[in-house]
Amino acid sequence: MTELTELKCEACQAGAPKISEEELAKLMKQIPDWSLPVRDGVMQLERAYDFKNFKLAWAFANRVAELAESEFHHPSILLEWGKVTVTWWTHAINGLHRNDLIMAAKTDALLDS
Ligand SMILES: C[C@H](O)[C@H](O)[C@H]1CNC2=NC(N)=NC(=O)C2=N1
Repeated sequence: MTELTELKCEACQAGAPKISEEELAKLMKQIPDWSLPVRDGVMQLERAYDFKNFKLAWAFANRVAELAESEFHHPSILLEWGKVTVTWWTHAINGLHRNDLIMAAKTDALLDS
């Protein structure tokens, strides 16, 4: 199975298909620390990262923002003292696209780099 971190986001327009339950279940195995909240009927991918202080959390939030811009696919980023909560979903389809799983895996990979 191709690693999500090796994939690139595809341009995503309204009308693009949401990820299937089957593919979601398969790919979630690569991002086990992420949860799947549903907010206002929109399924999202979410993970909270803990840090020793605000400055380290802030630096990580900046790297997530850089990553998002590089792929032109953008998350919600909540920056708090010692914590960053990242939430991915695809606005254009009000749900999850494979792009969101790719970006979640790439977000995790920032911790190793
Ligand atoms: C205009 C529209 O916002 C852009 O095409 C891109 C930007 N980044 C995006 N990010 C996310 N998460 N979903 C989108 O639908 C999306 N669309």
